[in-house]
Amino acid sequence: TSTPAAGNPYDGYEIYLSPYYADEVIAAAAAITDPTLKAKALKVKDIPTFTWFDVVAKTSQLGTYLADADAKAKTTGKKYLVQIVVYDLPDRDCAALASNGEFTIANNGLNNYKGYVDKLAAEIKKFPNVRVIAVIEPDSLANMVTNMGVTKCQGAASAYKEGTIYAVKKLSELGVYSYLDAGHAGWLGWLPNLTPAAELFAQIYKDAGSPPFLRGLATDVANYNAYTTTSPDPVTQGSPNYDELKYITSLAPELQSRGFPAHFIVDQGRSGVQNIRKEWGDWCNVKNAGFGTRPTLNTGSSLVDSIVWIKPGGECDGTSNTSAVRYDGHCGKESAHKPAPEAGTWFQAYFENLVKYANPAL
Ligand SMILES: O=[N+]([O-])c1ccc(O[C@@H]2O[C@H](CO)[C@@H](O[C@@H]3O[C@H](CO)[C@@H](O[C@@H]4O[C@H](CO)[C@@H](O)[C@H](O)[C@H]4O)[C@H](O)[C@H]3O)[C@H](O)[C@H]2O)cc1
Ligand SMILES: [Mg+2]
Repeated sequence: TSTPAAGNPYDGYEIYLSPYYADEVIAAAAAITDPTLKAKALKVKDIPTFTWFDVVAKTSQLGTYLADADAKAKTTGKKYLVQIVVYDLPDRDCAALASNGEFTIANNGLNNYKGYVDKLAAEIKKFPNVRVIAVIEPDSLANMVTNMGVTKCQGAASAYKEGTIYAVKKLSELGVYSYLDAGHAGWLGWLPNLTPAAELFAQIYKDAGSPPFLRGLATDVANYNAYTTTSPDPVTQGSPNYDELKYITSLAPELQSRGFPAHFIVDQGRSGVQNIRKEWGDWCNVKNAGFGTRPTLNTGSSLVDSIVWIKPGGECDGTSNTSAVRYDGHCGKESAHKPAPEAGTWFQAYFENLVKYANPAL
C-alpha cells in the first residue's frame, strides 16, 4: 500500500496485547501475596503496551505476534494493530550507560542495524492484514539535539541519522505507521532546544523522502511527565512547556512550517504520580511512580493520536549495581528506586509500586 489511511492510524483498530508483557505481569502477580494488590496487578496484563525489539534475536518473535493478531482478526472480525519499538542502533543510548545495546559502530554496527531492520521488515511483510505502529529509536535523535558535546554521541551522529532514515524508509514501504522518538517536555521542551529539535526532525522527515506513513513523533517514552496538568511539577520551574501537551503544542507548528505535518503519541505508562523527582533530568527508576492514564484516543487534541503505554512498566531502566559495566550514576541518585536490576529485566518491587500508586487506580 502506498498511501496511508487518512487520519488517526489507531482509529477503528483493536490493539494487540503483547504476550511477552502479559507473561511478565502474570508471573509478577503470582509473586504478590496481598490479595488486593494481586488482583490489581493482574489487570495490567490487559492494558496494551509496546513490545521493544531491543536485540536482533527478538525479531523472529514479531512474526509470532503478527500471526496471532491475524488469527484474532479473522475469528473476531475486528481489525488489529501491533505496537512495536525499534531500538537497536549501534552505540545506542550514547549519553548514558544503562541501555547500551548489542551493536557498536566500530564493529560493523550500522550494517548490523540494517540487517536488524530487514528482519523486522521480513516478518511484517508476511502479514499485510495486520497494522503495525512503530516508535523509532527512543532517545537517539534527542541526544543529537542536546548531547553533541558527548564524544560517543558526536561519533554516533551519522550512524543514528542513516540508521533512522533506513528504518523509516523500509517500514514506510510496508505501510507501517511510524513515530520518531522526540524525548519529552523536560528534554527538548526547554525553549533553547525546541527549534533545533524541530530542525532535526523536519530534516529526517525530508531525507527519508517525506513518507506519508511517517505519522509524527512519540514523546515521554520511558519518562514520567504529565500529559496535561494545571499544577506544574516543581521540577519544571522555568519552562513554559511544563507538560507534554504544551511541549507538543509548541513543537507542532515549528514542524508544520518546515514541511512535516506531525501528529503525536504520548507515553503515560509511568506518569500517574507527579512531584516525585528531585530534578527533571532524573530518568532512572524514579521512586513512587505509578501507572498513568490508560491508553485512549480521547486525547483532547487533534495533534495527539493516542495516549499510549510505550515503556512497559516493571521493566527496569538500569542497574543500581555500581560495579556493573552498564552502571549509570542516574540509577544511583536519590530519586532512583534501589536495588535495581539491569535495564530491560523485570523489577518486581518497582512494578508493585506502579500498581499501588496507579492513577487512575487499577
Ligand atoms: O532554563 N533553560 O532554558 C534550560 C535550558 C536547557 C536545560 O538543559 C536541559 O536540561 C534537561 C533536564 O532538565 C536535559 O534533559 C535530560 O536529558 C537527558 C539526556 O541528556 C535525558 O536522559 C535520558 O532520559 C531517557 C528517558 O527519558 C533515558 O532513556 C536515557 O537513557 C537518558 O539518557 C533526560 O530524560 C532529560 O530530562 C536536557 O538534555 C538539557 O538540554 C535546562 C534549562
Ligand atoms: Mg533506557
